[in-house]
Amino acid sequence: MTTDAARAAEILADHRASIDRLDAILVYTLAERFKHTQEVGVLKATHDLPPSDPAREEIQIARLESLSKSAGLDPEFAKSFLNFVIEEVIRHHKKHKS
Ligand SMILES: C=C(O[C@@H]1C=C(C(=O)O)C=C[C@H]1O)C(=O)O
Repeated sequence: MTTDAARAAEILADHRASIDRLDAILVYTLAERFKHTQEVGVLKATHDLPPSDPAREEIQIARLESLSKSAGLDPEFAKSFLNFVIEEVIRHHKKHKS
């Protein structure tokens, strides 16, 4: 391997180590989020509240849009990611109800 190629391999390995650490943070963060939403699901089922709350979601989307802009993340991506997560949460809440 040339010195350049060896250096590139080193940089690639460093980036991948960071990516692996961040993926672990994402997984643990999501798991923590789902623990709270599961508790919310139990509360909603107990008190006969609807599984979804579109007004709350609207506030969250607006907040995430602003956070994404300051973080340098594509706000559209952040929005579809949050919607994807919320969809799963609501699916869980509906299960609590049945
Ligand atoms: C967790 C809740 O239930 C649903 C899921 C949400 C979420 O995952 O952030 C937000 C609103 C609700 O549609 C809630 O009402 O707070």
